[in-house]
Amino acid sequence: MTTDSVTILPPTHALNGKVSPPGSKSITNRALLLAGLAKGTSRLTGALKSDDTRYMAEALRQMGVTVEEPDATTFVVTSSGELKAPSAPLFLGNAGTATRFLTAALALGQGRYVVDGDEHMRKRPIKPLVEALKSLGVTIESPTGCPPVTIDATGRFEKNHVVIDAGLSSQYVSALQMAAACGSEPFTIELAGADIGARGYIDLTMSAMRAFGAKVEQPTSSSWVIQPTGYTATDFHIEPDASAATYLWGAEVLTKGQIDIGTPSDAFTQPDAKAYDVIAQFPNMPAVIDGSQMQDAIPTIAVLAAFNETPVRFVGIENLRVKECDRIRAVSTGLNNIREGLAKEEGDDLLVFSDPSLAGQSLPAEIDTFADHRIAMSFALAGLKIRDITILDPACVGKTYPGYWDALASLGVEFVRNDPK
Ligand SMILES: O=C(O)C1=C[C@@H](OP(=O)(O)O)[C@@H](O)[C@H](O)C1
Ligand SMILES: C=C(OP(=O)(O)O)C(=O)O
Repeated sequence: MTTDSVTILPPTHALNGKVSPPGSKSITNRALLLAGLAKGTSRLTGALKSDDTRYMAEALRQMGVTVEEPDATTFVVTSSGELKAPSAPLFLGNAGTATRFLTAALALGQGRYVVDGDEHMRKRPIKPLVEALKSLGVTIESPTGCPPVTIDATGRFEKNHVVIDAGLSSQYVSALQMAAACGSEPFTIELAGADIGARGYIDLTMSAMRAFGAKVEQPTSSSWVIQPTGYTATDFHIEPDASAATYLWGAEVLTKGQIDIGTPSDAFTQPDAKAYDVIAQFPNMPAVIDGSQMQDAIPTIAVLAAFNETPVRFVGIENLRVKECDRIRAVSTGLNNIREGLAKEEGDDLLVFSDPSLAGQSLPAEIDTFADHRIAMSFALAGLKIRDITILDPACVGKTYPGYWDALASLGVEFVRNDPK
């Protein structure tokens, strides 16, 4: 969709049908990196093809890895096992996974690597990871504490133990874990500071690493030991994206429909699948929802909360402020734009003052998506119940779910595409 904005026409029927969410972004970007670090050919099926995974694939190509795309959901990765220093900076858009994962992996490369992103990524913190790598003797700089990051790698870490504060992003731990298997001795990662939100992403990392032949253990709740096995090329199937599934679960409960997404909620291994249990309680979702272990699902649930029978307070969501945009601010701005007083920020909590009578009203609102796919996709749900909701920059869904608007259309949702002014 290349239009500037899209106005959703609330369907007059329940949304029924079959829609499969695309492959998991988190797992695809882990698998692409691990395949790039493994000598030989790996076939990744069920993969996501979107902005975030294209940036990762393109970066690997720039470093001498062959990445073929025989069909819409497959990557075939052939690598020497080394990521050669590229002749130009690696541009990773706003892909947090690609940016953080590559930063650590390239610290074990040879030569100069520059990891950079777009203006949004250049505001997302990477300093704790850069400091951790510095403590391992790596020559690495990120003058702003955000990308760009310049790494002058010598192929080794000088120490076999690192302490990392992952309060801002669990991706720092995942990045160090995946890199560490390419080191020359057993390596220990120890957590400092606040606990990590979304520990489930660390589990995803460990299971992807094991699939590519690595040995990683978690001796305590805050430490991991990785053996220097390197990676073995393998064929790997990627499950559908649980965060993408949350919009379909949301559309189902809001319209009292039945959407078959092809995967039972308990078959996902990604943390956001936990959102199903909360969404299934709609319109009686709990008064307090802890978002720490399902962060990317919070915009979805927060928009649903506007139609809940009773208000909802979201807690444990402070690092939503450092995602693609400040999501606490973006969600409260969007909801208040629909109806003043619908949401409120209290410190880092988000309060949504539910109002089931919103459904069926015409409340013209232009939703600023702040270039954030999840803001666009979750506010589209409000448009299923309220007339005249317009989503600005609808193409931003391409970060993780390029087929989103087509998926809604396939369920019978109609849109007015507003031409660029
Ligand atoms: O490891 C991952 O795949 C991810 C971890 C989470 O980020 P943080 O660790 O920065 O919270 C999540 O929000 C992101 O979409 C994907
Ligand atoms: C936070 C997200 O992405 P990332 O950190 O991978 O850019 C997301 O997809 O919601």
